Amino acid sequence: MGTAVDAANKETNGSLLDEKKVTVVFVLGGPGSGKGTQCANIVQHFGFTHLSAGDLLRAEIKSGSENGTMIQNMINEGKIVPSEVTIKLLQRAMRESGNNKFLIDGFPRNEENRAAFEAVTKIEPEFVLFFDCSEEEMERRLLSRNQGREDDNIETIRKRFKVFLESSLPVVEYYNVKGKVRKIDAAKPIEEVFEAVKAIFTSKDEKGKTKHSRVHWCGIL
Ligand SMILES: Nc1ncnc2c1ncn2[C@@H]1O[C@H](COP(=O)(O)OP(=O)(O)OP(=O)(O)O)[C@@H](O)[C@H]1O
Ligand SMILES: Nc1ccn([C@H]2C[C@H](O)[C@@H](COP(=O)(O)O)O2)c(=O)n1
Repeated sequence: MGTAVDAANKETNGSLLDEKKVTVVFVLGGPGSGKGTQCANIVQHFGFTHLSAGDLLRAEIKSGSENGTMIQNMINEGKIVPSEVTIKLLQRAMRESGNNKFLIDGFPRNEENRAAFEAVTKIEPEFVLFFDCSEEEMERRLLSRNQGREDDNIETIRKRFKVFLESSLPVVEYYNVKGKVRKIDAAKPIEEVFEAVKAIFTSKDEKGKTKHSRVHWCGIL
């Protein structure tokens, strides 16, 4: 049986967007920390294309794809869909966007996502925007989100929190060791959070590269 990397390479015939310089920012944080809300603001101000892995998976279910039932079951259990599926959707969306600057929201969610994405696309993120928020606040937000998401019920929310702590935070830590994590206090009001986000997107070093520094954990850890 082939790996996620084999399958995605077969689909795209090699690495993604070969000739273009592609900038990727991963947007991570617990369920309900405000990733999608802030990505919409970043798109307006900084010209990125926002790709939410969760939205792409939900669209795949709606499209009647052969993977739809499997994806639906995994989402209802708060589990992470195999990388092969999610990376194909991300690659397709990246190609179709015509852009070369991407906010990839809710991905990589675990070590398998991370390693497979880097192996397939050869893309390293410019940095990782990490929204730090307490579980109590995230739970409050999810329970009042009101977007008709089947997984916004208390039972699934608790499963999503567990997967976030066990599988997604280690990915954040992986990038933290590389000095790539930019942590935001996401418990503040939306406008204040965006002020902090803007400061990160406009902060450059003397070579014009976005500045990175290691962060020290607090909040949920
Ligand atoms: N800073 C904030 N303060 C209060 N409410 C917020 C804040 N940011 C987002 N919200 C609200 O919280 C809910 C969850 O936000 P959002 O959908 O952006 O989170 P998310 O991290 O993308 O969640 P998920 O990972 O589940 O998709 C939404 O109803 C949103 O309006
Ligand atoms: N990389 C990903 C991202 C999302 N999913 C699944 C599992 C999540 O609970 C669900 C909803 O994601 P969200 O919209 O909250 O970011 O989608 C996944 O399997 N892999």
